[in-house]
Amino acid sequence: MLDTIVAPATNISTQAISIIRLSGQDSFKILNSFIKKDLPYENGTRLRNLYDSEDKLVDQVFLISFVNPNSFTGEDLIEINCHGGVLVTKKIIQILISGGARMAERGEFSRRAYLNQKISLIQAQGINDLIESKNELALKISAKNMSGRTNVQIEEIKKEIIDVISMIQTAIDYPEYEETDNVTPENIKVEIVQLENRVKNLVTISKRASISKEGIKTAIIGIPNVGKSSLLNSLLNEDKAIVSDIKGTTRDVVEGEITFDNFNLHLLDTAGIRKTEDKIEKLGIEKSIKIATEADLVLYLLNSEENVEDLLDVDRTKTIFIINKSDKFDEIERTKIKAKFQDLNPIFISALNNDLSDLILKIEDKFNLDELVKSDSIILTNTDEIARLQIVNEKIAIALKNIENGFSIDLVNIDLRAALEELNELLGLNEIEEEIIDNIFKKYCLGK
Ligand SMILES: Nc1nc2c(ncn2[C@@H]2O[C@H](COP(=O)(O)OP(=O)(O)OP(=O)(O)O)[C@@H](O)[C@H]2O)c(=O)[nH]1
Ligand SMILES: [Mg+2]
Repeated sequence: MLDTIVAPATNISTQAISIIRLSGQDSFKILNSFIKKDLPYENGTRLRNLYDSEDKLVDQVFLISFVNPNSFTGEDLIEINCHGGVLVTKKIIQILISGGARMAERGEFSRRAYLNQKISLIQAQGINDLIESKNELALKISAKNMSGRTNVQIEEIKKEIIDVISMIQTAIDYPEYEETDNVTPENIKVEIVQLENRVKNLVTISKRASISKEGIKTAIIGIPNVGKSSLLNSLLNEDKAIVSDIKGTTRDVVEGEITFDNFNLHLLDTAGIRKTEDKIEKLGIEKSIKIATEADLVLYLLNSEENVEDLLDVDRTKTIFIINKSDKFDEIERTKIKAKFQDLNPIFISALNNDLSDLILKIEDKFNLDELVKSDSIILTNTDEIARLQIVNEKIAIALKNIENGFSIDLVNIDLRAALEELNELLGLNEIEEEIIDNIFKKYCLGK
């Protein structure tokens, strides 16, 4: 049997009320040893005085009891609402530990809920994400995942795979049955195409959304003195990086985080890139180039005097070229600069004057996730989950290719089974055989 665990369900701080949760088979027994009148073994609410082991009154507490399996963890669980001082809360936790409970590990309540099949893995992840959501889209997705809706749709995909597998399996095992007459490679292909589209869409949409959770890794690069640190400061609205007119001011990366409605930028201000003999500056420059390569978005600041041929070779699809210090140019100069860099379609800003509106618009446009926010599609944001779903997608694609190439249907089934196994991993299940067998008999009524 698992230990009885205890933990604060709220931050321990000075507030009106703190909630402590106690979960496990001894919850009632442990709590009852610190109150005068036993808490009845039933779902309900009670007010009680709580005493320490020396019979000194600690606090008047409001208790909410849940008898297994009707609780979040699926175990006997008691929520203790006490007065919200730091000392009182800690004291009550200590008392419960002295009575036989132990401090819960991180996430242990959710883990137990999962072990007792109260929530799925995706829901558990959703709970975590919800707590850590940084922007609206992330909040919406995690709320959906927590509610279990995502699971329902994954279950549907799973059901479709099982249907196709059963269809093929029945045709192989019972060729004499009439029901299997319509199991032609053509029919199977139609089913698999539908399946593949569904999974592929989910992978694509999830990948796009996952950046909303992780934050878009954004490198600010350019030659020294072009105003990279000034741009970082202006975006963050604080003097985070040192700005000076000395070239090579920034030697190491300075980071910052900025939140838009539906996504976050994780900004990395880098050392200016130029030829130098200074060892430390050289190291900084190497790092700048590496960061630009790994970034999801590059803000490449240009000096109007620069030669286009001297620019760093960056992936243009993820780069926004920017002419800073636009406060220095009149209209004629602007037109000239535009012509000079026309292939790069640069945006004009002035970090000094906090004039960044065109850049902000461009970024919002690039990462417009509005349709995702409005869409009803389910979305996975956990990288492991997306990776698994991608494997499901690949297996289905192989099955499709095999059937198109005229391979026998039992070969096709091997990859579909592999896809199913992966999907079960995603759902935290693993009893394929039985499910397929169940489905065959349910659907086809073989042998009655
Ligand atoms: N006029 C004008 N000056 C600016 C602007 N942005 C930055 N500067 C000035 O340009 C100089 C260099 O700015 P930084 O932000 O330190 O440049 P950097 O690219 O980070 O330079 P390194 O760290 O050396 O690579 C400073 O004197 C800034 O005040 C701007 O929009 N307009
Ligand atoms: Mg700098």
